[in-house]
Amino acid sequence: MKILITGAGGQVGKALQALASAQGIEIVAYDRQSLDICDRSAVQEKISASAPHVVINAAAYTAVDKAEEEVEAAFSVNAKGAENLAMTCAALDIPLLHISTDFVFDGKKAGAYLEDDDIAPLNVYGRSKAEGEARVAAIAGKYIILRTAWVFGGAQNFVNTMLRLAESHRELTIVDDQTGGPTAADDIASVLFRIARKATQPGFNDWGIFHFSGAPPMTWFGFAQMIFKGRKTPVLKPIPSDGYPVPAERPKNSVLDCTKIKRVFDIDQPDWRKALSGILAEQKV
Ligand SMILES: NC(=O)C1=CN([C@@H]2O[C@H](COP(=O)(O)OP(=O)(O)OC[C@H]3O[C@@H](n4cnc5c(N)ncnc54)[C@H](OP(=O)(O)O)[C@@H]3O)[C@@H](O)[C@H]2O)C=CC1
Ligand SMILES: Cc1cn([C@H]2C[C@H](O)[C@@H](COP(=O)(O)OP(=O)(O)O[C@H]3O[C@@H](C)C(=O)[C@@H](O)[C@H]3O)O2)c(=O)[nH]c1=O
Repeated sequence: MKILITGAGGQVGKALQALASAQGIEIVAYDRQSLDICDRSAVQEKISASAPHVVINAAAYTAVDKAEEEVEAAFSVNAKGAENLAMTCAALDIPLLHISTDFVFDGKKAGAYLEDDDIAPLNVYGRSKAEGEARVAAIAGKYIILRTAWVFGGAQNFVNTMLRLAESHRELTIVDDQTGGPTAADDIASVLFRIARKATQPGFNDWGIFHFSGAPPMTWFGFAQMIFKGRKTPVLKPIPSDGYPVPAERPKNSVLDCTKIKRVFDIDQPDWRKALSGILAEQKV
């Protein structure tokens, strides 16, 4: 099986490349410099030339706060870029695995979010991802939209931010009223390859949206406590969201119900704390 990957320079993109090499999967990986997904003719050219069995879109505009000002840039990548991939994949009859986010929800639901719950994004990033989902669903034909959350395991994420801030702060204040499922990029990569294998089997017809995130649900404060477990500093202080003013509002409830992906693909929710300890051990923290 040959898989074409976009956004290869990002957290999930890098994890996909590492896992492909470990599992002996043939990939053609493009980072932003080698394939800008906003360039429709480049997308057509690269996908046609390599004729992959599956395309995985790991490219995205992910700067949540910056997106409030850079609306056009966010929509250009997350909506138009996704549309470009969907159009080419549809024309060539190639399944498209597209990644989306918990931030398409407003977080006001009492329980975990199901795939067909109404979306109502609170910020520009969430709206641009929601638009990307809509275009993929309308155009791609054979598509999987994998909604995930709170990704860590690459260069830029909450874990690295916390470790960096701990170098210069004895105390950190962390929001304790937003709950979600932290998810390791390696676990997302593994799930995407499992889906790719099943989706290319004859007769597969379970296209659609799937939720996948780590367990157990946790607040950002709880996540920070796990990052610094066993350390005396920094001292962590729980605060409400309005105690940490940022340009983009985040959903209070980001918990994704992951029973559909278990039922259809037999994929379990991984314990994110396991991946976190592995990452911290590697960094000798
Ligand atoms: N990070 C998170 O917490 C979460 C992420 N997701 C989703 O998961 C997916 C992967 O995210 P993640 O790996 O964390 O994100 P990253 O920001 O780590 O990676 C995204 C990559 O896409 C690249 N990119 C940006 N614009 C383009 C473009 N026009 N053409 C091609 N590549 C481009 C970026 O390049 P450059 O760095 O040069 O801009 C970057 O390398 C995304 O769809 C994201 O929305 C979902 C839930 C949570
Ligand atoms: C750095 C910092 C953040 N926070 C809060 C702000 C925010 O509510 C929360 C997380 O902040 P971050 O900016 O690291 O993460 P954020 O950009 O909100 O992460 C999101 O990224 C996008 C791409 C997604 O799709 C989401 O699933 C989610 O992972 O922690 C604190 O309370 N104290 C701090 O010192």
